[in-house]
Parts: sequence; C-alpha cells; structure tokens
Amino acid sequence: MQARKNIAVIVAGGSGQRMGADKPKQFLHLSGLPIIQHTVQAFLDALEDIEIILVLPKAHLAMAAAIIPKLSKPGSITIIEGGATRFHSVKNGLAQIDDPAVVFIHDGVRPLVSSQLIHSCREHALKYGNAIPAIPMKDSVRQLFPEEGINKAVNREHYKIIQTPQTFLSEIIVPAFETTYNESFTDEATVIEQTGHAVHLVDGEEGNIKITRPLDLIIAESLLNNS
Ligand SMILES: Nc1ccn([C@@H]2O[C@H](COP(=O)(O)OP(=O)(O)OP(=O)(O)O)[C@@H](O)[C@H]2O)c(=O)n1
Ligand SMILES: C[C@](O)(CO)[C@H](O)COP(=O)(O)O
Repeated sequence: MQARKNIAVIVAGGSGQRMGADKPKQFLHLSGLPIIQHTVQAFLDALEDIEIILVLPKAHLAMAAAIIPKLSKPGSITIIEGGATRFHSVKNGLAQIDDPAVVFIHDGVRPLVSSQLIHSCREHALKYGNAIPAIPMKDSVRQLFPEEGINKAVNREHYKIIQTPQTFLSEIIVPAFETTYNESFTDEATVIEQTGHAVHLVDGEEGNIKITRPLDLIIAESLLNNS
C-alpha cells in the first residue's frame, strides 16, 4: 500500500483589509521575521517529512523568493497562486494533491501553532477522517434579532471558537472541494459538513491566534517573546 504523505496547505492569499497595513498582513514582521515565515517553519519543525503547498496572492508571489531560502527545508515547498476567497485559495492548493495524504489546511496568519497541536490533529484525522481544533468561549454571548430590535443571551457552553490547522484524509477533503462555492464556507469544516461528514472537534490552543487586526500583532509578539 502507498504510504500516506503529510501535506500542509498554508493559505496566505488574502489582502488583509482588516489589518489596514501597506501590504498583506502575512508579510508583516513578528519578532523580526515575516509572519508567513514563522507559520511555514512551524510545520517544517513539527513533521520531518512534511510537504508544504504555500498559497500566496498573485501580486505578491515574488515575496516568496525572499522567504523560502531562509526556511530550514526550502526544497519541500511549492508556491501556488491564491484565489478570490479563502475557499478558492484552498481549492487551488488542494488541486496539487494526487497521493494519499494527511492534509493540514492552515491560515498563514496563525504563526503560533504548536507542534503538539499539529501532531494531535494528525492523530485524530487518521482515526476519524478529520480533526478541527476548537477552544471554549470565555466571554458572555448574545444573539441578535435585528428585525425585532432585541438580543438574547445564549449558553456559551453550546458554542466553540474554531481554529486551524483543519486536518483531513485527502480522500475526504479533495473531493469535498469539487462543490460550488457558497458564502457560508468560512472554513473547511463547513465544506465537508455539506458533503455529509460529521465534524470531529479536537482541543485547540488559546495561543494559536489568527492575526486579523493590529492588536493581534501586539498579542502575538508578546506571546512569542514569552514562550
Ligand atoms: N482570497 C483569500 C483570502 C484569505 N486567504 C487566507 O486565509 C487566511 C485567513 O483569512 P483572513 O484572516 O480573513 O485574511 P485576509 O482575507 O487577508 O484578511 P481580511 O479579511 O481582513 O481582508 C489568511 O491567511 C489569508 O491570507 C487566502 O488564502 N485567500
Ligand atoms: C478558518 C478560520 O480561521 C477558522 O476560525 C476562519 O473561519 C477564517 O475566517 P476569515 O474571516 O477568513 O478570517
């Protein structure tokens, strides 16, 4: 039987509107290195045989030339052009996968992902077909009813905050992405759910933050300096 590869599709094809910087946030520096360099290196460090498909914005493909040679294993990285939405960027990355694999799909702007979480996701995906990291909510939560102009408290124990790497057997995630794009696809779990797969949640990590707004950069810098 063909051995199962480990492949990470790292999506960094966005433009970072909410960050409001002069370049896409994945290229901003964190502790002196581009965010995307931290993220890719985290996967290279976690798994000896990892192959990385790095999805970048078309207009910034050249930025890869500055980053790749600085990684510990530059040879294991393939650069792919991103799409109009995160879904399309993931789809472009998945189109590169032919062999049986455990496929990690990870936000390029979650640079603090740990080796422990990557391994936990891999083990659960091998057992359940998919592994989706999730953390508990820590604030009170209210649902809005705009038409009635009211809001109501909900039980936060019934909700989880979802992270990446969302991890799958290739035979599940590759065919799932043949579906037509739908605006409700905010992550990969929503895509496999539509094809009838049960989503398997695993414990995520509080520190595995997504750098979305300027404050997140400050938090990430602090977490990195105190780790
Ligand atoms: N067309 C897109 C949009 C997003 N992403 C990636 O998906 C991850 C999570 O998306 P998000 O944080 O929303 O990034 P942006 O789309 O860049 O941010 P914004 O929504 O603020 O513009 C990021 O690593 C981003 O680069 C992508 O690969 N291709
Ligand atoms: C995939 C994700 O990071 C899981 O929390 C999230 O859905 C991405 O959302 P965004 O609006 O594209 O940042």
